[in-house]
Amino acid sequence: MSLSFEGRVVLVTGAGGGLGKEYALAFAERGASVVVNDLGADTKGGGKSSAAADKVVEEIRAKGGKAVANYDSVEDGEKLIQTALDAFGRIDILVNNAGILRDRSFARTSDLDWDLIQRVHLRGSFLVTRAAWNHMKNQKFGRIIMTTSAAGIYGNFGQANYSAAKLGLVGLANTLAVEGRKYNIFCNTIAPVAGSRLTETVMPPDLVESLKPEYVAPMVLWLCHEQCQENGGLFEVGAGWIGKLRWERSQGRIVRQMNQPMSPEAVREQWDKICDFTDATKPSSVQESLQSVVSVLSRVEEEVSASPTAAVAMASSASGINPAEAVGQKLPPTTFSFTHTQCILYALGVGMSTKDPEHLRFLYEGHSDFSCLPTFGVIPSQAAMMDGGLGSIPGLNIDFTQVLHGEQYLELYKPLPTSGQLTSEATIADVLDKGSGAVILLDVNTYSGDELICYNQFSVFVVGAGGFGGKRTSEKAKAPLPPPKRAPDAVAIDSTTKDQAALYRLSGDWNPLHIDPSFAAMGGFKSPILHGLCSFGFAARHVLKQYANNDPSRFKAIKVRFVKPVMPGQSLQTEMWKEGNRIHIQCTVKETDAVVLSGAYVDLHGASEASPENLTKGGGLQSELVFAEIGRRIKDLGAELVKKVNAVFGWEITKDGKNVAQWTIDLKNGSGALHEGPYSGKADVTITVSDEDFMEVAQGKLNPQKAFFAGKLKVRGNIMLSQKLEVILKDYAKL
Ligand SMILES: CCCCCCC[C@@H](O)CC(=O)SCCNC(=O)CCNC(=O)[C@H](O)C(C)(C)COP(=O)(O)OP(=O)(O)OC[C@H]1O[C@@H](n2cnc3c(N)ncnc32)[C@H](O)[C@@H]1OP(=O)(O)O
Repeated sequence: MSLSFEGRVVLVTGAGGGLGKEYALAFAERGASVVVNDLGADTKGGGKSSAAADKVVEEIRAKGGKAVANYDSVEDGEKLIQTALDAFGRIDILVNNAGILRDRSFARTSDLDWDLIQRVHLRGSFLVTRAAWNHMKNQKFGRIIMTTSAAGIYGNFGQANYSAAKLGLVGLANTLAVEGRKYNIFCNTIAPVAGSRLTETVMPPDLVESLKPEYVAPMVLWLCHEQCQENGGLFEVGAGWIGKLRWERSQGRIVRQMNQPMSPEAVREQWDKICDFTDATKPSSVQESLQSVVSVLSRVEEEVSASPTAAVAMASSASGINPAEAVGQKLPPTTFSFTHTQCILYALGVGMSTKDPEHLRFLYEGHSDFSCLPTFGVIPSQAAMMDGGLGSIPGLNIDFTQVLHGEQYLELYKPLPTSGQLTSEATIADVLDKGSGAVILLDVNTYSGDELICYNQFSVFVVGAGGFGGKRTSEKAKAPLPPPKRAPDAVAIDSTTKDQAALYRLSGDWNPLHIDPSFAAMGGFKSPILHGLCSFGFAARHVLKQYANNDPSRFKAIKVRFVKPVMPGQSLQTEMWKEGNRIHIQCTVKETDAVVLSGAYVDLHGASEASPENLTKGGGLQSELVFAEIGRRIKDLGAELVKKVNAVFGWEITKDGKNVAQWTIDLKNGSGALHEGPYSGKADVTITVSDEDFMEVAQGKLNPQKAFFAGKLKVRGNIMLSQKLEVILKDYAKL
């Protein structure tokens, strides 16, 4: 379908020749009624004649088109619009095209040169457009073209007056686009490159010849058609080519230093980064432009009193203060009050769901075993940084967009309460220079009253803040540990959701890096990334489920290194290796195969340390663990393994370092028993399995304990235990 302008009334200013004439003819040819405005002045604005406009009108009419002439100056905007209303009853499209030149080198530009150009181009376009505006608004349709120039966009020798006016038109158009949008008034700007009366002064004749106006007009017609939804665009157009322009902004740099006036030296320090267009953003509105700046500002402001991300600060070489001076500094203590709401919100944040009935104990405060996930222990502790005073550390300078969570260690001394008030005391344990970044180690002890509940070590990686000449390692750092060199013993997979970070942040880490696209872009990310502590929570609960039956009292400690960011919506795969009470873990993003958590491990409390209450509870918790473990070990040993098991299991139960009871498993009867008093002797049990069932167990298809209780593992008589298996089982019995 060709684009028709039937029924549309168009006003083209400066339509007596060149581009304006071309537009007028093209619109008329496609059915528009055209007001051909031309003052009949020369290129410098001198003289006045009706001849030019009349000739174009005649040409249009000769072809059967509708046109009237107008000879007023664009400074009489109302008169131009009135001509359209008188002749055709409305105004739909306005092409601000009229213009003159008064080229002078800047030093020689007179007041008149300046004023005349501003009046015709900028003020003229303003006046004509204003006169048309309410008509367009009332009819809920309008298309406006502003004509700028490469001279305005890029600057051009001898055209200071013209450049200023032309770029002024871009600004005018941008705001009209914003104000007009809801009335279906669209305003776009073109920078035509065409051979015309104006360009022939600055271009060689053969080039002028090849830049025909008919190569520009189709673009103007398209922008003015009702089908075109472009609004606020800026285009260069000429010689049959059209390109769109937009703003680009470097990621920029925060150069402000804490508790100090911003200094020109700090600007100098960051100059290369400020001007670096790698991963530049393209803001297209004031809102987009301000969004990231406001985020940054609020981060800086909040940091001074208490920043959400808090944390961290990088060594400021500009300040001249050695970051090592901050080591040992204590932050002001913080208090964290919470109820079951925070525990549940956190559990949801790390992906727990009622889809898994075993998660209910962490999601429902009315559950008989309602508990707090052990990794919730990071939450009261992070408040130490968020509400605390890292901002008060002298000589530290922050670029929040570069702050990443590097590593985390958490150790619980007690199962976490599900409500209460905890106090945290944080100390800057060390500041390390890793070359590509600075690492800040924060030790945080969290207390309930006088009782130490947990210890956290936050390791914060400030990208780009290294190279200050500090030490690289610290004996205070809790080291990550590599997993054993064998296939993992167990694997769990879980999907995070697109809103995982949006949910997790409600637990108190409000860092915009996890929600605000422009902030994330400033940090060098394509989109907001997941909180490190969220993936950490996922991995920890995988271990808790796999090896501790979701019993939070079995959790002792966790260490994790964050090696690559995770994007909300990606799936996390946790590989687990059991080495005694230590479960080594590694997490990869399933979609990309990238390792995201490395050197990680969870330490569990052994069965002997479990409380008698837990051991008796359910009559089979420990036996389930044992059976599951036997199954796994058998599987490891291979298919040719002896098929006979004569096992003895016994656990010491200690309290205050003393044996108080023993726990035995009777495999024969499939029951467990708690015996009061010190551990002594051993319980002999015998179990025999059928070949088929054994293979099922060996292949991991059958859970031995469930099979046993279901009567699938039959007792046949006494069978000798293979030596290798005995060692394993004894080893296990020591746990
Ligand atoms: C709640 C309060 C907490 C406050 C702060 C956190 C606020 C949160 O909102 C922020 C977040 O959650 S961010 C999300 C989670 N974190 C991440 O995604 C970071 C992922 N890691 C990386 O990108 C890189 O490892 C990266 C960029 C960290 C390092 O990569 P590279 O620069 O390429 O480093 P590389 O060349 O591999 O190694 C150089 C030296 O640095 C050590 N190192 C590497 N990764 C580390 C890490 N993650 N943590 C600590 N040290 C790390 C290396 O070992 C090496 O040192 P050395 O040679 O001495 O061994």
